[in-house]
Amino acid sequence: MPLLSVENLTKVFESGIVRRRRIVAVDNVTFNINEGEIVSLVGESGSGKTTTAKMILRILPPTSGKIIFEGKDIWRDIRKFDEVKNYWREVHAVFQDPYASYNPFYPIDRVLKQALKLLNIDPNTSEGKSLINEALSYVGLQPGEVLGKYPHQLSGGQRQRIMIARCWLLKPKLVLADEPVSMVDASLRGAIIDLFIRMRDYYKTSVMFITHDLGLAYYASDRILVMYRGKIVDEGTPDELLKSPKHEYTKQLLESVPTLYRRWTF
Ligand SMILES: Nc1ncnc2c1ncn2[C@@H]1O[C@H](COP(=O)(O)OP(=O)(O)OP(=O)(O)O)[C@@H](O)[C@H]1O
Repeated sequence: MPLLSVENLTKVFESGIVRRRRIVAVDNVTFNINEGEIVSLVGESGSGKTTTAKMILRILPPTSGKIIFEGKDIWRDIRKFDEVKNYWREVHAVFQDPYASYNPFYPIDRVLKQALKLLNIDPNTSEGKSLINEALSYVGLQPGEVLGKYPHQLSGGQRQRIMIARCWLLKPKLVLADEPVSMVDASLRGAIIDLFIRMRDYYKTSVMFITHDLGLAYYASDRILVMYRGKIVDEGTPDELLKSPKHEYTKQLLESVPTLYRRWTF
């Protein structure tokens, strides 16, 4: 059984009172993610990637279709606050702009302490403190260099690493990473993507990268889904897509292939 099954998922946005406007943001999308698999959802801006991710995260209800996680229909079977909270421990998001994920009025320690509280571990005990230190060392940060600092006192790369440290503490079964390195310096991108790959290797975490960057998808994924105007138009391993793209849009994306290796080899 796959970890996540998305079945005929559709999201229609309607706006306007006199003249109704319908936008079919996600159009009958079906795919699976297996345990320990890294899947990238690749597409241009407006193709429906983030809308798909929000429905999987259970923050935006679908118009129709189903999302099954570990056998449960997340919009039908997960309803109580505690069940939703549990779901967010299992399915965790890392967003594009880590700055937006922090409260600017609190030191960054807070996001790590909150993760421990979700696990019912007191962050002020020696167990809590050593877990925070372990998480920071996992992402290559020295506790002394970041703890007690406010978000604006850290670099974009450090903020993103702390979000991954939070993920490491929670050890979710699925991480949804929406443009996780688009705000990070090119020299750090590979290192940050490798942290997700290591989580997959050590803990069998499944990862879904949501990106417009085929280079990232090619470098990091077991499987790539190509999304175009709300539909999945192509699917395969990176090499399958490279060798035999089916859809015209995938072919266009692949025209950037000469740069793939250069950008993601380091
Ligand atoms: N809340 C909303 N109300 C109305 N339309 C929306 C809403 N959210 C998204 N859309 C529309 O749905 C379509 C898909 O948007 P979505 O954000 O999912 O695309 P995306 O592929 O993630 O793009 P990007 O890479 O720019 O984030 C777009 O046409 C967008 O304008």
